[in-house]
Amino acid sequence: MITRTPRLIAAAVRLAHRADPTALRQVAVAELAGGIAQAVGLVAVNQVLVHLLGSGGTSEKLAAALPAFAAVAFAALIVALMKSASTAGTGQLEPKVFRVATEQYLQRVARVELAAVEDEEFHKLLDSAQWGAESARRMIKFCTSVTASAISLIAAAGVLTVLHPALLPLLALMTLPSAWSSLTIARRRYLSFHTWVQHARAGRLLSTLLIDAQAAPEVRVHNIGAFLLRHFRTMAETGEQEQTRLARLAARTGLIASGWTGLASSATYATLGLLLWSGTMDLAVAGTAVIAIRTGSANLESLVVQLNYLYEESLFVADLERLCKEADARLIPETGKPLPANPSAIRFENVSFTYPGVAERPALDSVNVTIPSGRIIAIVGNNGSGKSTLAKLLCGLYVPDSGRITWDDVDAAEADRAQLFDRVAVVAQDFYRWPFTARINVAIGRPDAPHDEPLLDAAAEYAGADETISSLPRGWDTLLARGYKGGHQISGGQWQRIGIARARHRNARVLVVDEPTSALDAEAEQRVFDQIRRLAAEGQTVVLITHRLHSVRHTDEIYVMEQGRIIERGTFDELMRPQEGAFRRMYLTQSRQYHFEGEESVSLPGQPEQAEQGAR
Ligand SMILES: Nc1ncnc2c1ncn2[C@@H]1O[C@H](COP(=O)(O)OP(=O)(O)OP(=O)(O)O)[C@@H](O)[C@H]1O
Repeated sequence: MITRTPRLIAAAVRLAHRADPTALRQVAVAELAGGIAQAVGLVAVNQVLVHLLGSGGTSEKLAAALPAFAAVAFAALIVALMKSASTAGTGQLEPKVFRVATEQYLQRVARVELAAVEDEEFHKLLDSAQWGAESARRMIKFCTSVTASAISLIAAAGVLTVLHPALLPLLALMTLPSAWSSLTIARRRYLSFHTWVQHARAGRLLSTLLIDAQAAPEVRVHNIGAFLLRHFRTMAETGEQEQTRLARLAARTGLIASGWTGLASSATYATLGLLLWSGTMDLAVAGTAVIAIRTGSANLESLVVQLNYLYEESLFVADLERLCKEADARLIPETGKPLPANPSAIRFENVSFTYPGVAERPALDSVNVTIPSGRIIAIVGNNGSGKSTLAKLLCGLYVPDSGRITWDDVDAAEADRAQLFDRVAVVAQDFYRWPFTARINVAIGRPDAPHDEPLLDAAAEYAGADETISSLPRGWDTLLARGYKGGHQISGGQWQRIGIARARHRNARVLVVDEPTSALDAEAEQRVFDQIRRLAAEGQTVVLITHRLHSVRHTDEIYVMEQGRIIERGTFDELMRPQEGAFRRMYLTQSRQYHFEGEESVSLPGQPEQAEQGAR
């Protein structure tokens, strides 16, 4: 701890300097001046005692001690004023340091690769590092206290050394046991926190599920409340056991330390008595020595306690620093080759990809796909076959493990990622429902562009969200977050229209739509597919991922995926022609569900009317 402390204080000072240099200077000056005043006060106390315990009449002795008395009072006044100036400065610094430390990691975490966010180890670090910002805030107070105690201690130790050199080591001896005990307890607490951090997170998750508005209907209808509570209690009880274990250990360590402190104090006072008895020290000096020992040991005790707190907090700040370092290593690169503005095609060439930490088969396995500009490409396949993964790689959210994705001749892995993100718009299956107004929910597709009303209206109309917007109590300015004042809840399908409007508003070269109509009514669904077709006619490239196979009839090419591989590709007619194709099998299975009694059975290309009937 002793070797780390200067580094810790330096880190806290650097943070504080970034947050508010003026307040930092105020605290530093106040602490230094307060410490000096305290030393002067102690020397003045010695003078008072020398005069009072010297020879002569009481009134003479009092008169002689008067200037020293005045010095004690003046020093006390300065100490009080400086303490108050330091408290004001620290209070000003603390919230600013918290903000700077929080921004420091939030800024980075928002820019790391998606793979890092999903990485279990990175998340664990994120969990514990989040405490770091609060710890950095608290460190300011402890740093101030440590500095104050250290200066006071130096003053007391200086006075003691002048009085008698043997007293200083005895003072240190008195405080060492409590230093050892505090450090041991802090270290144990920190290690326990790290071992239990995931457990505590899971416990918090259970308790938030019980009050979560989205989970509320199921919690009631399926009577999940009791189940969640039971697990919450079990987890909390395990946590309590750990706390009890720590408390027992702390009590034992504290008791051992108190024993040693008692022995050291006895030795100190015995030495003082011996010095007095042998006549080596006179009474006035012994009186000052007692005061200096008491002040010094109080300062040393406080120094140790504050250092210990500082150390404990610094472990969390160190986690925060580790997180920032780790995030820096996993940041999305900010430079790269420029991407062609209008590529003639985007190609997946033998692309393989496995999610980090997943040992089983790859999510994409030697995938070859060509997406010509201005065409609609459909990706179909069973659940878990890799469609969404392919879309995420196309958007630049992951980088292939092998193979490459090219925009004409530029490898996307080497391209300027900001440009790549700029070129794509996504309606993901699990697109985010921002707890903001309807306006922001659409405009956030281009967060830096001005919120131009006609453009927003056009995007809403495109997605069929215009009716939803006009039916909202405050139109575009309705807050789409239930549970807040003025908040409003819209249906899943209405959200989906908002999501499509957002992607439309983004107006990117490539539009990736992942199951865009799953929550839409039949008419809205038809309208979305018509709009998508119109977009392609206007030159926009569309990648359509869907399970609604009738909607891919008019796409330019269909890729069929199975277990991360492309198993078929071709136009609708080409894929329906062979008797044993996977697409044909899926299509017929789906179309049979729409077959009603008395209707002719579904037929194949070459008999278009009946096939249409079946698909409908
Ligand atoms: N973030 C992730 N981390 C780890 N594995 C994932 C992740 N996302 C998907 N997978 C796995 O990758 C495989 C492909 O998933 P993907 O979401 O691409 O399938 P999909 O074809 O889009 O499925 P669906 O039709 O159900 O949407 C699955 O085995 C899935 O479990």
